[in-house]
Amino acid sequence: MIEVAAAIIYDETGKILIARRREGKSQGGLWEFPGGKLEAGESVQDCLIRELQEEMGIEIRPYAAFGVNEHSYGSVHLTLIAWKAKYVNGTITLTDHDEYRWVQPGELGVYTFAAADIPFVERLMRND
Ligand SMILES: Nc1nc2c([nH]c(=O)n2[C@H]2C[C@H](O)[C@@H](COP(=O)(O)OP(=O)(O)OP(=O)(O)O)O2)c(=O)[nH]1
Repeated sequence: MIEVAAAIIYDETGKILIARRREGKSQGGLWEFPGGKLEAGESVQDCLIRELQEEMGIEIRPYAAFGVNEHSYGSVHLTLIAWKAKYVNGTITLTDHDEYRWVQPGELGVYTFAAADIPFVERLMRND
């Protein structure tokens, strides 16, 4: 079982940052909320701050838990833990992703997300 943290990052206009996983990675070609695997002893907030700095070169501030979703990709069991966060500063530089977009919550349905994210996408689109 792996624990993965995902950040739903808002800019000052209410748009959310989504990113597409590079081909060759697990779930390659699919969109996600950026984040990554929790390290031993690390809080979800600290993991997200670290991952966004490493993966995209930006500073974020996680501010509220959003939800937890369990999903299995074949034999890989994943617990995806989502937090809402605010974009603070930095220019996005991609390493693990090949594209990113800032989108209105209502536009999320246009993108094909990793299966584990779909309950989060549906909630965000309904604005729950
Ligand atoms: N960060 C993130 N990962 C997600 C999301 N949805 C989802 O299924 N995942 C999966 C994809 C990966 O299997 C795992 C996250 O691993 P990771 O982003 O740290 O990837 P990694 O480079 O360490 O691992 P890998 O691709 O080499 O297997 O969780 C999501 O919204 N955000």
